[in-house]
Amino acid sequence: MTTSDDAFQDHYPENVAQCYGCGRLNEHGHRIRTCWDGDETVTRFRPEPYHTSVPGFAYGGLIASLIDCHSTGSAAAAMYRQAGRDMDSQPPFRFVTGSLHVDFLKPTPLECELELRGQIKEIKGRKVVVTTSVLADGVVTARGEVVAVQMPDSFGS
Ligand SMILES: CCCCCCCC(=O)SCCNC(=O)CCNC(=O)[C@H](O)C(C)(C)COP(=O)(O)OP(=O)(O)OC[C@H]1O[C@@H](n2cnc3c(N)ncnc32)[C@H](O)[C@@H]1OP(=O)(O)O
Repeated sequence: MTTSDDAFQDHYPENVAQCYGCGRLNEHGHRIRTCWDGDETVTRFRPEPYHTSVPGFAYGGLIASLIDCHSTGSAAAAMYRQAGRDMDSQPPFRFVTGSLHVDFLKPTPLECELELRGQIKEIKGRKVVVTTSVLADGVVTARGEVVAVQMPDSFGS
């Protein structure tokens, strides 16, 4: 049963909950948590001092990985929503990244909570396209677009 305090990632099956960006079981990872806010999806994340690029600013790879996992989580949630299903119902929708595009618009400050806001641009078959903005103190510093694809049973083989 999904409650309003749940994050999408709380419902990932254990066998896919180790992801560096979003796996709740990865103690070394970002462990992001994403929720609906109306038709948008929201993740809040506070960078650590070791996420530095230029002193005072966040590393671009961090920003990209936040956009990546925020967007794949949003894709899964959108698919459940479209199907009218609870996120812990079976069989699970699991999405991996087919494509990740990021535009870095401004330096992203390190010492502030970041807000990622996602919009579902397209759902087509096994594919969901998500656009995600990164905001620092309300200013958009990066924008990304992710093509998320439902993980095939043959993944990795
Ligand atoms: C599950 C919880 C973990 C969370 C994951 C977090 C994010 C990650 O880091 S995932 C790891 C990084 N990603 C990967 O390793 C993925 C590696 N790639 C693959 O496995 C495959 O190429 C995969 C699954 C993306 C697509 O392959 P396949 O399932 O054969 O897709 P396919 O049937 O060809 O295409 C489906 C749709 O997706 C589109 N698509 C597939 N790949 C891409 C791509 N690279 N760029 C744009 N569109 C793509 C296709 O055009 C097609 O769209 P349409 O229906 O409009 O024609």
